[in-house]
Amino acid sequence: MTVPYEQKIRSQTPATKSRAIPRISLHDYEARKSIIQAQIIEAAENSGFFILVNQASPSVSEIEEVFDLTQSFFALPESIKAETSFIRTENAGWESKSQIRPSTGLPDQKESLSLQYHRRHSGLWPSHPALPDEFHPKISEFMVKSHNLGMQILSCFALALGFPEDFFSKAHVVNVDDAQSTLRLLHYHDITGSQFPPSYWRAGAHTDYDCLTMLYQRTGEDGLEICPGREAHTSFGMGDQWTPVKAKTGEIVCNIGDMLMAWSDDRFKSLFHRVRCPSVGENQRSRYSLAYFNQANKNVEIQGPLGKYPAMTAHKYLMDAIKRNYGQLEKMKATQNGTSA
Ligand SMILES: O=C(O)CCC(=O)C(=O)O
Ligand SMILES: [Fe+2]
Repeated sequence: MTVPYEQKIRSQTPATKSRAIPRISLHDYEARKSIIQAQIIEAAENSGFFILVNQASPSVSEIEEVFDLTQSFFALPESIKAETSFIRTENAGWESKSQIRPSTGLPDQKESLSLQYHRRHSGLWPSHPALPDEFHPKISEFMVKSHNLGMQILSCFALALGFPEDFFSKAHVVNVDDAQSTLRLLHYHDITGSQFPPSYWRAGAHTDYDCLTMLYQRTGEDGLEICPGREAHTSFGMGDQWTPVKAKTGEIVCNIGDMLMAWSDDRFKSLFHRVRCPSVGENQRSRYSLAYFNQANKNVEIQGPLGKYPAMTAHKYLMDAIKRNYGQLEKMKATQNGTSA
């Protein structure tokens, strides 16, 4: 059942439903390419979320290394982290408990650092001497490996849509000025002993604005939940039952973002997802995750093969998506105050 967004926000039902999330092994990719491609396309059409396992790159030890570096960044004093504070117009830098989701109207209980590959030598990346020497080279290398894998996945979608195989690679060039792909390092604070009211989330329900998100998690640090039931990339309809996704080190949880949903004329589904605050009695220690957002370059034109939506640049797409989402927040606040927006 699809429930209007405004009602959904109010009820914040804790109901969960176990659903099978497709698990796709990338083992022996070249020899098994056509099988893997078919599995990925089917997962994007029917599920929106899927889990990649057995990828050659990035390896489990490379992922673990990046988690260690992530922990060392977030362990720095706030005054040092604030030297590269978040700049909204650039989608770059560090923020703490400041991202307010339209679905909750409350700040996410997390801190994050957003980085773009082409800015690795700029002041938008932290460079304090207290950071490990490997921070820059290892994180940059990890971004390249995530990007390359992302392009492999996007090539399956290109073929399914009738575009050339390298169509999305040409749209996602990460070492030029108008690149938008972003790695977000995430730290959900240790909340041991605290019981948050049900309206508080580590990350409130949202969809991603990019083409393809690749999420790395660590075993034992659960909390991600997904919700099927969205028919159009512009809608706020979501189902009413959430499915937890178990975290496992080395696996990559992939989800379609709104940009690819639009680019595929709504064929590939971008779903709402959220991260819950664990209750007393559960693991309430810190949770870390790494989200790599494959997002087309600003000047790329987006239009699906069926032309369901007018063509627009990836930059305008993003600006419109932000306006739509935050307009939703204003509408919700006005409804709560008994006025109409
Ligand atoms: O940390 C997670 O599990 C999810 C993060 C997420 O959905 C996001 O940053 O968009
Ligand atoms: Fe997300």
